[in-house]
Amino acid sequence: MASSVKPGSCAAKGPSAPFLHVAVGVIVQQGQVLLSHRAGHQHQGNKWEFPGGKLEAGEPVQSALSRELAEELAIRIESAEPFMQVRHQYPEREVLLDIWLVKSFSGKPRGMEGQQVQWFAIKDLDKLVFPDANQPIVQRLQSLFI
Ligand SMILES: Nc1nc2c([nH]c(=O)n2[C@@H]2O[C@H](COP(=O)(O)OP(=O)(O)OP(=O)(O)O)[C@@H](O)[C@H]2O)c(=O)[nH]1
Ligand SMILES: [Mg+2]
Repeated sequence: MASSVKPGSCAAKGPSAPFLHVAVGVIVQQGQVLLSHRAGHQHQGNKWEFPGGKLEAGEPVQSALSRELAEELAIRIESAEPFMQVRHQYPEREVLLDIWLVKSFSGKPRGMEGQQVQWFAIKDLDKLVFPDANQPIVQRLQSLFI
């Protein structure tokens, strides 16, 4: 069967290798970035992540970004711009991280799903444990903001 996977769809590459398009928010303020801690039972659990989540079928990426940050952090994005995309193959799934720089937002971020949420200095990010896919994001942030 021909496999054509469009970003934004949740089409499966095969029964054991789902493809996920994920909207991710990099929220930077005064040399710091806001991270959430992934729960142990989640994929890539017990690691720090940039808040975000999977696109729903047919959902534009910016809508997904706004929805996920509202659901996870109770904030409302006022301005965001595309930052980078990272495609990464985990053994059990493939992800396309669609990463946006969130330049302004309203509300005070808090962990709406019980997760720990914390600001970290960008210069210290390489000391934290992230999902493997996040390495290029950390490198780019450190090259731009330190
Ligand atoms: N949010 C987020 N997901 C990431 C990052 N890096 C990374 O590999 N992922 C992967 O992207 C996938 C989807 O993210 P997610 O678990 O946040 O999705 P979601 O909010 O819709 O979660 P849900 O399934 O509990 O509703 C996961 O496989 C996760 O491991 C990251 O920095 N932030
Ligand atoms: Mg999420």
